[in-house]
Amino acid sequence: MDFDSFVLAASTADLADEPDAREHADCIEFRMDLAESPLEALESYDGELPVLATNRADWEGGEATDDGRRLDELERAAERDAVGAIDLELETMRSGDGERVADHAREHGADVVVSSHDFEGTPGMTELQETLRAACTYGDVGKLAVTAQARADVLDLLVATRAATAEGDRVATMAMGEPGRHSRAVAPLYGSRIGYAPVDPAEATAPGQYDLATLRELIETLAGEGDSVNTPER
Ligand SMILES: O=C1C[C@@](O)(C(=O)O)C[C@@H](O)[C@@H]1O
Repeated sequence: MDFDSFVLAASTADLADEPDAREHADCIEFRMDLAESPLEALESYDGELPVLATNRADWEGGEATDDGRRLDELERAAERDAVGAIDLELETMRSGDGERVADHAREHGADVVVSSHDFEGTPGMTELQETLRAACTYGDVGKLAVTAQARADVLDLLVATRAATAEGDRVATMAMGEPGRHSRAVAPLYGSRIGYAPVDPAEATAPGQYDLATLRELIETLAGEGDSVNTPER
């Protein structure tokens, strides 16, 4: 998947949503942990959008309870041509369990997004930067989702996003929760490479998400005509 410029991912547990996502999304984030038979669904997938496969562990906000099984499933998923990238948690990489999955994915031409989530709050600047840096050492993109308790929590996240991007790291950032909602539209202007939005707002995969069409429009409006959202130096 090409993460050199911004990628808008339509998050879903149902790949049958793809035709509805096509107009606004660049890829489908398939939340395998929320799906009934994820590997079968991938096998019969014939959509146009590439898939970013996520099989989120219950200890990181997802619903997959068996770590061995979910990583095996991710490995199988990465073998499919339609899968352009997989998501692995920073903790999974740090524990050593994720390495074989990441290697296998890359052998099959899939990129690796290494992600970290804070469901309680927004860490201070040093920790934000350290987490992003660590995620980028393992992943083609280092992703950090924090929770904003107040709107101003987003400020540090934006600074960290811009700093990482200026250093040449590819990062994706967002602040979950209502006070952090605007980060989803603004962070791409400071270098964030991936945005997540549900096709159907009733099926949000994280607190504070905009629906897909709204997020696309907000980002394009803010970036302005002829501008790329990934030119944070502007
Ligand atoms: O990690 C992320 C980011 C996310 O949590 C968000 O806040 O948009 C949504 C998840 O589906 C995705 O896997």
